[in-house]
Amino acid sequence: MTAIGIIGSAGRMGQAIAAIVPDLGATIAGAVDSGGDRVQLAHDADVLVDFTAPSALEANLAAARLARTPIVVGTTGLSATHHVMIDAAAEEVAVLQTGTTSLGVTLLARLVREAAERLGPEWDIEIVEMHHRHKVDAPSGTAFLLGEAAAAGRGTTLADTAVIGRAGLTGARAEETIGFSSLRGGTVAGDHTVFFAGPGERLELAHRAESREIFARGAVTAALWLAGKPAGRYRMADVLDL
Ligand SMILES: NC(=O)C1=CN([C@@H]2O[C@H](COP(=O)(O)OP(=O)(O)OC[C@H]3O[C@@H](n4cnc5c(N)ncnc54)[C@H](OP(=O)(O)O)[C@@H]3O)[C@@H](O)[C@H]2O)C=CC1
Ligand SMILES: O=C(O)C1=N[C@H](C(=O)O)C[C@H](O)C1
Repeated sequence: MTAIGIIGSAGRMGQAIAAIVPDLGATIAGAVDSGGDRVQLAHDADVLVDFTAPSALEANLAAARLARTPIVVGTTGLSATHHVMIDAAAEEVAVLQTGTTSLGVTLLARLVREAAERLGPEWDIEIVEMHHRHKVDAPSGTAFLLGEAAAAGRGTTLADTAVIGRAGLTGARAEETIGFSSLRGGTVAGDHTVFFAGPGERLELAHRAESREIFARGAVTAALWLAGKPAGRYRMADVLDL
């Protein structure tokens, strides 16, 4: 049986993952939060899952590298520097980084890429997301993932096109930009809509997570898939063969 080490165990996702592990035929090797011994955990586990905070990433990757234990990084709010750290770790150990572990969102990203590819630049792309009042990062990791899919469909990158929030005298919308808006409130598990606003018509591709359980189930599915994989950087689309 695959033994999963949970980093961020007392958090909302850590608790949801711990609850679902037995249902998916795995066991829990151990669990840590801030101050816990993640190197020992990495030695004890077949695979690690990290749902913590960006500031924890460096130490989490270091533990995975030391023990040569694959790691699923679900933490969001990552910067370009964090992605460089992930690339470096992936040269020595299997790392799956994803802004979402949802099957539905992973498929949505494909649809968004195709829509962006087929619709011309006169179709403006705007991404709106809503999450619970406790979420600390914005836009969500999923919004960025969907934005990257849209940008790839257009043959560009988010670095060149993203506009995050608007206020005041913004001027008219710049062509080929991809806009992001974030709403926070209540207990919303995760809603995302990608708008394609064209001349005289509008296409909306949306996903609604009804509970955190879907992310936990996806995280454990990803961990079971990643355990035993060779060094490299993987995505949720690899797990789901999408
Ligand atoms: N990819 C996906 O599908 C999903 C990703 N997420 C992301 O997962 C992350 C966690 O979300 P959520 O569970 O709601 O957040 P919570 O704030 O509920 O939990 C975060 C947990 O991480 C722990 N933690 C913080 N810093 C460290 C550290 N340096 N080392 C070890 N543990 C640490 C906290 O423990 P302590 O209190 O001791 O600091 C806490 O237990 C967020 O980035 C969120 O966006 C969430 C849902 C789905
Ligand atoms: O913090 C959350 O809760 C979630 N975070 C992820 C994100 O930033 O996209 C995934 C999911 O939407 C829930």
